[in-house]
Amino acid sequence: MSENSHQCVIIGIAGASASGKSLIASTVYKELKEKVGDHQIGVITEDCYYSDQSHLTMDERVKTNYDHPNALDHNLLCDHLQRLIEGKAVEVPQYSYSEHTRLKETTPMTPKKVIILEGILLLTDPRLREIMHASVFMDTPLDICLLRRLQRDVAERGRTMESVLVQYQKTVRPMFMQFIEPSKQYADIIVPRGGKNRIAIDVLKAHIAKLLKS
Ligand SMILES: Nc1ncnc2c1ncn2[C@@H]1O[C@H](COP(=O)(O)OP(=O)(O)O)[C@@H](O)[C@H]1O
Ligand SMILES: Nc1ccn([C@@H]2O[C@H](COP(=O)(O)O)[C@@H](O)[C@H]2O)c(=O)n1
Repeated sequence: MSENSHQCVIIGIAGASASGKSLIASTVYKELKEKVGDHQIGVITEDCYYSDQSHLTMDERVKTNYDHPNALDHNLLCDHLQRLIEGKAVEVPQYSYSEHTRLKETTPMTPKKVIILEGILLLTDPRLREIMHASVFMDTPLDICLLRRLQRDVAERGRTMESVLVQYQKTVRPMFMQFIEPSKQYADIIVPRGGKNRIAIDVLKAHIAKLLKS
């Protein structure tokens, strides 16, 4: 890195639930790690910053609208990103989808040259948009997202098929229309088809490499 190069490049990846954000983030992470060094790149998932709900009963937690910006603690996320930019380590919260709240454990994160941020509502927050050096919107068709979410949430997040479908109609789709889809206008790169789009992965890797040098 030259003296003027960015000390910490932050790339945001937004889009609908199950649009492929995690997949593309982990692919770029794995492939860039070899170039910038194992300890110089990290991924932060917005989901880790869902608000703590340990003070609520399980019945109350189930009723939360997890697709509304108010469900997330973006203050803490912004604070953590600012600390990482300043070269300080942070403790990233761990989140349980089955308990609908934070775990007691946290994951330590040291400052990085590259941070890939991924989450549904990232581009709705002007503070996060300001902090990002580039942003991506995963533009996967909603019917494909629903199919993938159904499979993933039943297999990995302790959901029943019925609960996924009820939640989808009640909050996931309406909040996508109200908040997530309109935030697409703020993205620098729109990625069609999902997390395996090879050209999009290569474009992102090349752009990050350029930012690190500029
Ligand atoms: N292009 C793709 N082709 C096939 N499966 C995909 C593709 N993109 C994502 N998936 C799968 O769809 C599911 C949801 O993707 P994920 O990356 O977890 O979405 P998100 O992080 O946006 O919620 C995962 O099981 C993932 O492996
Ligand atoms: N307790 C929770 C918290 C979040 N969700 C859903 O997760 C989705 C966001 O995560 P992705 O990995 O799918 O982007 C979001 O659509 C929430 O509905 C949940 O079901 N329960």
